[in-house]
Amino acid sequence: MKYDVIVIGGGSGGLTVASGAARFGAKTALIEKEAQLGGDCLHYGCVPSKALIAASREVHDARQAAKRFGISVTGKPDWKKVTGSIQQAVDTIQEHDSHERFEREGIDVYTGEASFAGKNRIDLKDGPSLEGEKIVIATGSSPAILPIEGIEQIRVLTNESVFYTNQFPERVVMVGGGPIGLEMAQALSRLGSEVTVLENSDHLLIKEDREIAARAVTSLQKELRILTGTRASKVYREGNKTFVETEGRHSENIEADALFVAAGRKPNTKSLHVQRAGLSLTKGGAVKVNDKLQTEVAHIYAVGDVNGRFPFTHGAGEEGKTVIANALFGLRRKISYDDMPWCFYTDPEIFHLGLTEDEAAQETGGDYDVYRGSGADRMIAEGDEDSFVKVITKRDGTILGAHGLGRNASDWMQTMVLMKAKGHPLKDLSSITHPYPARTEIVKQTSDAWWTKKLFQSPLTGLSKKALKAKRSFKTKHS
Ligand SMILES: Cc1cc2nc3c(=O)[nH]c(=O)nc-3n(C[C@H](O)[C@H](O)[C@H](O)COP(=O)(O)OP(=O)(O)OC[C@H]3O[C@@H](n4cnc5c(N)ncnc54)[C@H](O)[C@@H]3O)c2cc1C
Ligand SMILES: NC(=O)c1ccc[n+]([C@@H]2O[C@H](COP(=O)([O-])OP(=O)(O)OC[C@H]3O[C@@H](n4cnc5c(N)ncnc54)[C@H](O)[C@@H]3O)[C@@H](O)[C@H]2O)c1
Repeated sequence: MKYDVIVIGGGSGGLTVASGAARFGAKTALIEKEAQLGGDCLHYGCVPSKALIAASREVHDARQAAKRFGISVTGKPDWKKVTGSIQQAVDTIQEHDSHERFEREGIDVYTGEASFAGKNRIDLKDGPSLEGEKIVIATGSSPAILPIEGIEQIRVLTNESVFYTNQFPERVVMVGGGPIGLEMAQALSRLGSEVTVLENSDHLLIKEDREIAARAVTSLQKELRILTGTRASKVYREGNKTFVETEGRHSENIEADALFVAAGRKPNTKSLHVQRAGLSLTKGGAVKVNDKLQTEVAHIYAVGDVNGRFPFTHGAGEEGKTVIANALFGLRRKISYDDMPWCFYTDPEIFHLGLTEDEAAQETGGDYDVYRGSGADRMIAEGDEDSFVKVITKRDGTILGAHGLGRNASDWMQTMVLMKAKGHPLKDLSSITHPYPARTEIVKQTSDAWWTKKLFQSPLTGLSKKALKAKRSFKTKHS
């Protein structure tokens, strides 16, 4: 069969490309090795993790509320019910990502593992061979499993198994303090697991603004035991007990019944045989692409986790749109991640957009301003007092970066994406009415800080102060 476009991988990136290409009239094939479409995000990533986080937050809130209001809450949550709520969320969204939906859009959907047989030819394992004028690789990534001595002696969990396991892990050593590690460690801990997080680096959240990271870590440490500068070196058994030995800053023997590996990702390129199409991979195994998301072979593109650039679902989606423009219409559109936020769904949530203060300092040579917001009335009323906003601007108020911390920060910080992407200076937000006491008030407060700073620096303010002082002393003398 001959196609205008062949898409390999039916996850966030691949589905965007396939759907867009078919809607623009391209004869499109979509190949997915699993029985169901949706990829990591739907089955092993965003959706099940957010459902688990939601369940754990409800349990946590119930306990906190009980403590505050003098009610007693006892017992452990029923893990079967928790995984049931995860499955329900996945199943509901699966309907939207069904084979039928994409077939209705005119796409030929194939189930099977794809590999390159040449620059324009894709073979399906135990299936047909397809020819494509344009080929898009969207095969995602998988958890990197570490060579820890004795690892076979312990139950190993990853994002691929945790949401579907029948047995609740009572004592977990989490290897990796990245977004997966922290989101999952907090959720499991809130559901009653005893969790220790091991992080190889000396600091957590190293890509975040330092001030935000420090505040987030302080909050998370209230609930979690986190050992930085520490790795798992060995797993061993003593009688019927299993221990994880650690090395680095903390040498400990931690009794555990599961080792959760969240130590980074490896792009899914092993079975693709990309060399048969003349492509090479980066050291980390990602498919090399340029800013137009083209590989070394101009008609082959790569989007999503497999190119190792911006490993988020919305990143894969935006890359997919860029590829549709370039592959179908011959445009030379370059992808830019400057206005793409990311969020980590710990409690408090972390929102990240654009430059951190350190990056801004380097980029501007120190010629920047910082505005902060905290203590909005609604957050105080709801006991969410960790909430914090930090905006970094050029001297004229152009937004370079915006960072937020707090419950639901992924929602109430979104205005900043519009402001930055459309080039509005921070002060513009101040002239828009925010309903009191919506949580977005904290963002408005931050923009009000721009005016406060300008007013205090203004020569008019100085003159006004002097004039009022003179008036007051004149009145005192003559009264
Ligand atoms: C626990 C966890 C939580 C996450 N939470 C978030 C979040 O909250 N927000 C966010 O933005 N991102 C989140 N992510 C990241 C997000 O899931 C990924 O960035 C996103 O899924 C990448 O999309 P993709 O299309 O590149 O790959 P995928 O969605 O993984 O799709 C790739 C598809 O290709 C298929 N495939 C692989 N090889 C072949 C082959 N040879 N032939 C045929 N098919 C093949 C796979 O089966 C898979 O279905 C999370 C990830 C994890 C692991
Ligand atoms: N909310 C979200 O958007 C969200 C949530 C989860 C995951 N994700 C995506 O998934 C990707 C992968 O997440 P991740 O957390 O697996 O990877 P990551 O690479 O971001 O973090 C892995 C962490 O493990 C540490 N580590 C590596 N080897 C170690 C070892 N031997 N011992 C102890 N620590 C070790 C690393 O220093 C790092 O901090 C992220 O980049 C992100 O894009 C997104």
